[in-house]
Amino acid sequence: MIAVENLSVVFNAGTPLERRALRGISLTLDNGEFVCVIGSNGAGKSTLLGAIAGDVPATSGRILVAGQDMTRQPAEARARHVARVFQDPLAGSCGNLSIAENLALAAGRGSRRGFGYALRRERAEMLHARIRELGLGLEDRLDQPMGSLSGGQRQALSLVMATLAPSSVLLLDEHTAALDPRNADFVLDLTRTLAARFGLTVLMVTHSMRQALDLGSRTIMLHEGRILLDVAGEHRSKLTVEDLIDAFRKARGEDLTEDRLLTS
Ligand SMILES: Nc1ncnc2c1ncn2[C@@H]1O[C@H](COP(=O)(O)OP(=O)(O)OP(=O)(O)O)[C@@H](O)[C@H]1O
Repeated sequence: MIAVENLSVVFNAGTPLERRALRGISLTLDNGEFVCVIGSNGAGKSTLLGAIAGDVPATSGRILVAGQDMTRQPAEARARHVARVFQDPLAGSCGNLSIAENLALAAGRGSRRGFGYALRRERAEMLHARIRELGLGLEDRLDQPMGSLSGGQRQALSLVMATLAPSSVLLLDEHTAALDPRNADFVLDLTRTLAARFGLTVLMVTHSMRQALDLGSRTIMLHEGRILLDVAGEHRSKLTVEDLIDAFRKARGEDLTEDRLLTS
């Protein structure tokens, strides 16, 4: 379970550039819950994920992961609990290392055991099987550099890597947004499959309202650093994209045609 309690993040506090990105967010994710997060540009979605991962310091409030207060812990200390896939396919892996080496590092994420352990035979066989399952033929290219893969292949591998070692929460920050529609669908299907297979707790940021209603079991809408909407169960199943647009328009009270939330 992860809990965010009254979390606020202020950038450049006390300067003319001060920006209150999160304004007292409280949120609990039960184990195995798959939550989609939508919101306007600058709503605070990436900041929320960054704060949970430890990349963005909390100004006030608390972040509890698996019962432990992680608010002041650096990102490295949270690595065992928090896995993350970014929008940029290049961000989650090392292009100069081979696919096998990237996988080995990911499998040992958050553990004190070294590279040698991670590359041991049975582990290598498990990794091989996980890659074969993707159906992309990458199991025959394990010695090639990660940088030689396409964006879609790399993002699919990033997702597999994020789910190799057990974690308390998987953070997905618009992880299909940089892909073409076919690759985006492939990675989304993979997301669904891996989440169901391993009972993952997922917090997924998306700009697609359709995805936000179709994927997972709960939808949260952020606006100007606050939670505007938090729906699950029957209420969510009856919601339409138009309902979300209405909620969003009411919050903004202005013309939204330029916002990426409405144009994607
Ligand atoms: N490192 C930073 N320094 C200063 N301000 C920041 C920083 N990161 C984010 N912000 C500001 O905080 C607010 C929230 O940004 P954030 O990136 O979390 O929004 P978002 O909902 O992910 O937006 P988008 O959908 O446009 O990516 C924005 O006003 C942004 O400009």
